[in-house]
Amino acid sequence: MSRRILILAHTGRQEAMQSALQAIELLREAGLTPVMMPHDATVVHEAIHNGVLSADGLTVESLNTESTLHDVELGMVLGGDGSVLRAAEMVRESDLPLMAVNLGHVGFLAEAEQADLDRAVAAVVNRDYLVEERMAIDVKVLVGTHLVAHTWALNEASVEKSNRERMLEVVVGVDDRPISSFGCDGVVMATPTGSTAYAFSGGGPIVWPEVQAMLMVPLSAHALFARPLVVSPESVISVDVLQRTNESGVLWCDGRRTVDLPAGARIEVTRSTSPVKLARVSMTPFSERLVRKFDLPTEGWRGTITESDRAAIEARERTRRDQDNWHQTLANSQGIRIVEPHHMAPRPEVVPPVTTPIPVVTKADEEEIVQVRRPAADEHDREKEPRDD
Ligand SMILES: NC(=O)c1ccc[n+]([C@@H]2O[C@H](COP(=O)([O-])OP(=O)(O)OC[C@H]3O[C@@H](n4cnc5c(N)ncnc54)[C@H](O)[C@@H]3O)[C@@H](O)[C@H]2O)c1
Ligand SMILES: Nc1ncnc2c1ncn2[C@@H]1O[C@H](COP(=O)(O)OP(=O)(O)OP(=O)(O)O)[C@@H](O)[C@H]1O
Repeated sequence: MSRRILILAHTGRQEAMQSALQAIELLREAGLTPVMMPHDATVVHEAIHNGVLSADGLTVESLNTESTLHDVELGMVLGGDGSVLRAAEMVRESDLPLMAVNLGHVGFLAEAEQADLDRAVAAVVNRDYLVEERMAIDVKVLVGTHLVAHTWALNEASVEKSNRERMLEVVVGVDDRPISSFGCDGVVMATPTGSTAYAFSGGGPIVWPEVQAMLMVPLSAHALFARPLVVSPESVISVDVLQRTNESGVLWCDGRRTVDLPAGARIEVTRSTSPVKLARVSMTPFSERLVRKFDLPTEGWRGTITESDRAAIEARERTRRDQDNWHQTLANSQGIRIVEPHHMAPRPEVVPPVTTPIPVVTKADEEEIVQVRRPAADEHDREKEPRDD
């Protein structure tokens, strides 16, 4: 039986689809069978047909009609972190390992960059990869004693306020003991994988992937004690949405799976029994990935590193200096400050939410409103007159 590889490409990105075609070709040449989700295959077919992608055609097996997830050996993801989270959701019912090639912005979960696509495919063909297990969490929503939702997450479960103008009142707990209650924008319950994502933005610690732990990070808590917590993977962590302000909340898992939380809802998080499997080609330490992806300064390090490591660090520092200089030149020349280095490229399929403009009230409008509200002089006198009844 031929070895099957599932190709999961970001179909909103031309580059990702073109790389998917390249990977498919290389796999076929090596005698492997590429498989695609029917929807993804249709999009790629249409893009070829419309001349958006350059290829003679697309020869892949269709998942669920010609093969199932259980017939597939590995999933290759061509996209950014969002694509990995999407792929993990799609293959959740199986224990298929995923190997990601970064065609997104950050690509923290990716194993290879676009330039290494050939090498990544060769590693798949030669079975030259290791499978790393990433802890996932099991997420339950209870209203009273009724289980209203049951889901999971690779990065995090975030309990957030639904009304932007109100705080969410919560009490957080560990192992059926209350820890603290406060008003906040939300609470993030994350895995070590998610520690570099939303939890990181909330001031949580970075946890190395091989550590087994769960994090609880309050977001903008109006409280003197609102420190991030790191708890045992055997614990049950919980957030109760308090009824005292009658504010509802919303639960998001990996920014993909969501459920509304009425006041009084309880969210319980435990370690999942099914981890997510990520296939790794290079054994680059997590420290190095962290430094590279977050572009951390490491000048002055005197530890034991090889000459090639040192050359790579120096090259990275040179690039950073060039970029800094370039940003400075741009900033000086145009009087602007660059604030979003990772998201300068426009994102496909992102439609800004519809907003209603806030009416601007001018001084003249205000005076007019006061005039309308002020009772006319005779009305005022009439109000003062004693009433017959
Ligand atoms: N304020 C925040 O930081 C914030 C807010 C909402 C969601 N998120 C994150 O976005 C994730 C969904 O990702 P998406 O790509 O679909 O949405 P997206 O396109 O809005 O991207 C969110 C950002 O988070 C990064 N990211 C995702 N997982 C990561 C990880 N494990 N380590 C480091 N960075 C990571 C992505 O690279 C991207 O830059 C959620 O799981 C959540 O962690 C972050
Ligand atoms: N094939 C697809 N079809 C539709 N949407 C997709 C597809 N693949 C990914 N997405 C969605 O597109 C969004 C952006 O995904 P992508 O993987 O490019 O992440 P990114 O945010 O651009 O990169 P990074 O996460 O590395 O910064 C995510 O919400 C993801 O779920």
